[in-house]
Amino acid sequence: MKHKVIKKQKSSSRCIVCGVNNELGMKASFYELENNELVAVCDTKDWHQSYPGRVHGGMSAALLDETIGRAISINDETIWGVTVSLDLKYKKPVPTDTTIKIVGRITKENRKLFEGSGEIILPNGEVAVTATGKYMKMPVDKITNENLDEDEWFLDNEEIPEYIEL
Ligand SMILES: CCCCC/C=C\C/C=C\C/C=C\C/C=C\CCCC(=O)SCCNC(=O)CCNC(=O)[C@H](O)C(C)(C)COP(=O)(O)OP(=O)(O)OC[C@H]1O[C@@H](n2cnc3c(N)ncnc32)[C@H](O)[C@@H]1OP(=O)(O)O
Repeated sequence: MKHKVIKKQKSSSRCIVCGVNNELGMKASFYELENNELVAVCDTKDWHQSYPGRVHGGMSAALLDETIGRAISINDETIWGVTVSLDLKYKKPVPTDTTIKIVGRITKENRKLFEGSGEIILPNGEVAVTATGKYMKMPVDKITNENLDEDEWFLDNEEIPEYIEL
């Protein structure tokens, strides 16, 4: 099904998942959809492997963690979270050298915590990994000493797709 993209989220400089200057990272781009879900798109690389040809389960976990964690900011960019728990089910191998999509959504939220779910979708539409996560809301200046400035957190110049097929 085709989903309209409402907005692209900002990227970071050095994050292992979204850091545009992290040469070994996943370089994932995050798009907010009209249905309040967040989709990450990334190309898995040979150096993301565990067994040859297969993406490391920890990389899949990182992708799902960040996609669910970022979904909270769809409605409020000022909310940041740290992961308190993450539960994963690895159903099919995620191949290297492949474009994958990661979908995340918020399922529960209160003043202190939020919870969400997500999945990694392979090019043929199959769900490879599912996750649920719980996060504690925290002001960004309590998470890191870095400043939220243009060097660390910015919108890149990549073209934004009008629709994403899921
Ligand atoms: C400035 C530049 C930045 C630019 C950005 C750059 C890169 C970022 C890229 C993208 C960012 C965007 C979004 C990403 C979102 C997520 C992605 C990844 C996030 C991570 O990769 S992040 C790393 C892993 N993660 C941690 O590093 C957490 C380590 N951990 C701790 O830091 C503490 O553990 C903490 C603070 C969580 C709690 O510590 P604490 O001392 O405050 O906790 P305390 O025990 O006092 O609990 C207080 C109240 O929370 C309740 N509570 C606690 N835990 C609970 C649980 N599990 N379930 C249910 N309730 C729970 C208690 O029951 C109590 O409730 P009550 O007050 O009602 O009694």
